[in-house]
Amino acid sequence: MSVSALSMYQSCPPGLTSANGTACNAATCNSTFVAPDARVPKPTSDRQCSSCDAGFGGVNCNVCQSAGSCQARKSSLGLNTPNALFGQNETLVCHKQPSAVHTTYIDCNVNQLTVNGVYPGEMRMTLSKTYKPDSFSETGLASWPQESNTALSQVWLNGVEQFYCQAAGCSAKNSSSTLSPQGDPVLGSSLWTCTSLQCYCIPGTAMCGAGSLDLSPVINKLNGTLTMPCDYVDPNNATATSHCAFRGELLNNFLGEGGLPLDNCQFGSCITQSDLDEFYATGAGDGDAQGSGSSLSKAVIAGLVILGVAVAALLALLLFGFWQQRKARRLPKCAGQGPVGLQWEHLNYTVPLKKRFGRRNKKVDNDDLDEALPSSSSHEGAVAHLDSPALDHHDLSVVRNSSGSIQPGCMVAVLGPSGAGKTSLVEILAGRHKIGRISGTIRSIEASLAPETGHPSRRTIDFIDQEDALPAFSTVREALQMAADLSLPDNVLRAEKREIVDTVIHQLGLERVANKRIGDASRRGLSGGERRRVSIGCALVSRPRLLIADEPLSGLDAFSASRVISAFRELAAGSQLGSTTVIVTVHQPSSEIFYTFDQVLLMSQWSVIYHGPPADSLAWCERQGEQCPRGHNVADHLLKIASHTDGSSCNSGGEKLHEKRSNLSTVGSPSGEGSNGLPAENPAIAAGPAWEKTVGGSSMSTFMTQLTVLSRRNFITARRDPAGALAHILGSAIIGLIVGGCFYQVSLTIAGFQNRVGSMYFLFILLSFSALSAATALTKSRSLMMRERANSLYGPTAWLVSYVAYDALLLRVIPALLLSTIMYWMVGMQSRADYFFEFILIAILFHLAMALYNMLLAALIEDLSISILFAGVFILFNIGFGGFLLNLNDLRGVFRWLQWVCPMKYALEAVASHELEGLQLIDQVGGVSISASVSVFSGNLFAFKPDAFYRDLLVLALGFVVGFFALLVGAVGWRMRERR
Ligand SMILES: Nc1ncnc2c1ncn2[C@@H]1O[C@H](COP(=O)(O)OP(=O)(O)OP(=O)(O)O)[C@@H](O)[C@H]1O
Repeated sequence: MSVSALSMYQSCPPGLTSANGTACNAATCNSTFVAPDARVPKPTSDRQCSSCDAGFGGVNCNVCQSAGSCQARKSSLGLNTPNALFGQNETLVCHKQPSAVHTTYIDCNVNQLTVNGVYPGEMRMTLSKTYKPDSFSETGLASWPQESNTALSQVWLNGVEQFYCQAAGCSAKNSSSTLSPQGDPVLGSSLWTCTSLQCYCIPGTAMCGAGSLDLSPVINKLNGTLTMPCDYVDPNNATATSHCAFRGELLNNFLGEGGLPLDNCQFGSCITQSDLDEFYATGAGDGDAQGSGSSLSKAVIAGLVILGVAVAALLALLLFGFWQQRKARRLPKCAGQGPVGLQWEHLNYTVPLKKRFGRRNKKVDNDDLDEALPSSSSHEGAVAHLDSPALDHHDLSVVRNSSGSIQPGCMVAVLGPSGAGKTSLVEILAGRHKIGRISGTIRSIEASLAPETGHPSRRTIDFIDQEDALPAFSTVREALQMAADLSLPDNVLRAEKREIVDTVIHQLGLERVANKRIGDASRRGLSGGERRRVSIGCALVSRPRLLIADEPLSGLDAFSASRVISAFRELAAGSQLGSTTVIVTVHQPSSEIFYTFDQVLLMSQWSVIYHGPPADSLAWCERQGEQCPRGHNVADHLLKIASHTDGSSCNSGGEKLHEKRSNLSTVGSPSGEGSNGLPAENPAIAAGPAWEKTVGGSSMSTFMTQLTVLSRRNFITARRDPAGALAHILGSAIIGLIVGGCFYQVSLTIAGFQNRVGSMYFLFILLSFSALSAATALTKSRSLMMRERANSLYGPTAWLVSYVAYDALLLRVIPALLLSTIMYWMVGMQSRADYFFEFILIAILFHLAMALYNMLLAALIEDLSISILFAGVFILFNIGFGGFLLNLNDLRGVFRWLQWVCPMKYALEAVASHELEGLQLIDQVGGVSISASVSVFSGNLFAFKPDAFYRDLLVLALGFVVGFFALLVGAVGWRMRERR
């Protein structure tokens, strides 16, 4: 007798015997009570047993048929006689469900279109599942050296065994999903899962060599995990049959995710009534109660872990923020900080007129200047030490060798004709980032030595720009309140801030428009003059130690202008927060306004030609031989002189004028100063190592305050201008319905497969295009952010976090959620809750990744048209390398690598791994019915890995979303700062 190839077939299991030199390969017509040696083989000429033992059925007669058949058989065999071995009360019953209390036998019809087509005839599979061995002494059932938790199976074609399999390490769990077609009573199923599957193809049989297709290479290689789901049968229906499946990894690759589908299954096992009662009472037996809780999929766990880490990080950030805010609110108020004056020496500013190839337009900061330009050295000497600050014919000198000083608490006007260099000078003094080259030194002059409290109580400098940049959707009061919240320290109470805002509104005469929206060029709100006053108000509420205002009076009527000047005067005079040094550039001040200033600084053609009190200016005019006619506005006369000295007059008498300038620039030091312009009376001089850094330093408010204020403003904007959010949300719902309609309920044909794949592809392309709005939205908010950041109202991180949170929630998460949900159900994707939620998660992550990429572009590139161009190229790259258009397996060299930086590849692979899983196509090709598993060819078609969902999710979340966000933080910090 030949020995079986599988260890569990050494001694024949019930229903099998050895005949004709084969090992356990012959079916018997005996019941499970007959020992292997006594079994009679079915004649090979018969397709099936002409008669099984009474009460038993199936290919090899080991499936009991009715409740009493086991006991009847036992009695007929005389096993019921009371003796030492058999208990009197042990009645055997037939358990007709797939769950194994001891060993259960199953007999099914194999129903697989392709297999049945290739091997015509009656194909059946017999299976036995053993939870624990039967005890012969209790039941009289034949025993064999079977092991607990094992499974055996045989496949029969026309009554001839073709191949058989064994598996060990089996466990069972109940499941609510069934294999039966819809409409059948749903009773759930028993899922039997085993490890170490082994199969053996019997040589010479139709399936293993003798037929048209030899399956031996496949069958002999079957290994790994075996899963056998079987539906429970309706206990009220004696003739009911059910469905099962035989699934293994290799088998599924060959036949599709459904494995070998089995129908018309009957189950039967003889067990004692007491075992059955115990089984139903305790759920013992094959462990139907075991593992009834479904485990979470890896992807859900991964998503939860990522979400958990993100939420924990966010919470930690928030907690730290709250703690910092609380600490800042409790700090004692520091009242001792007085105004800050300025002293500057040999200040030069040049801008390149032409970009020089291969030479960076390096900005020389004051660190360099201090090293290269000791304050005692002459201007010419200094130039020689600097990184080419010297003028060449490509440079335009905008500020020339300017020196001067402004005492703390003074109110100074910078006068001069248009183009004289006023803006450039005050911007440099205010520490704004300039694109040209600056040389010279700037020092701050402290009015008093403030007691060291460890924290600043007032911001050093505030700068009012020549052009207004205000939040269009905020009201005047909201804008001022926001400026107060951000520019005053957290330890100033909210009520105090409100009081300051009210005072400023009153000072600037803005009561009438206090609750009016500011508006912008496309949505008119305030008039130009009103907007100007709001800009001034935003600076006034912060009560800085030095206020520099560039053309604050332009566009104002005389009355409004004098109101603004009075407000500046009040600021300079001081409040309980201390007084302020005010520097203002003005074009044509009225006489009244002119004399309000403590000092006037007159500029002509990029140099300061007069610096002194307004009252001394008349005498100075006389000294220049340009006496001011009686009744004339002195300011106008000064401007006339300044205008004469530039342009043509300069050309005609350049030498003389230069001499004049040299003399004039030291004229008129304010009282208390020495002739060198330095303060005479021991004020502290803080030598600023880098002026820009000193004055453009950190914000006064804490990160949490900045975040709250900015988020509130975003929320107000979204409420008052809902068009953007509505367009995204409604748009995605409508597009979802249209696309869902086009791909409605895809079928399982080849065309349906094309549509299923197409719908996924379409979804991600739609999301890519929808993410373009991230670039335009960021570009729109760019100028206001850069202006406010330059004024140190907040840091780039607070702005970015509030901006991304607003954009992500309203414009990415909700639309992606809507679009993918509508499409998922309309297209008819897998109706599994875990797959649905994972699909949505991938859609949201992809949308976020694309949006962050577009924001990154907009942050790096100021020109929107260029950002959109690059965004479009990236979409094209995604479409190409996503995996549906180009076959990624066929790409060569470096192009093959590109797929790893393509977010759409990961998104498509992740959703396809679920949506194509177990998909069995049934169609007609040239009149021939075909049935094919998508998994057989999807790997070749798309180069997608079927089990890559977990990896794809992590790459999308951590690589692209977190990665792009990190790059965006860097890009905003580096690129979204003002440079003039
Ligand atoms: N970055 C720059 N590139 C080219 N030219 C510049 C640059 N900055 C300033 N200038 C030039 O320097 C000169 C002085 O400019 P600035 O804006 O300082 O003058 P202004 O006195 O403030 O004029 P206005 O009163 O008209 O505002 C102008 O001719 C201006 O065109």
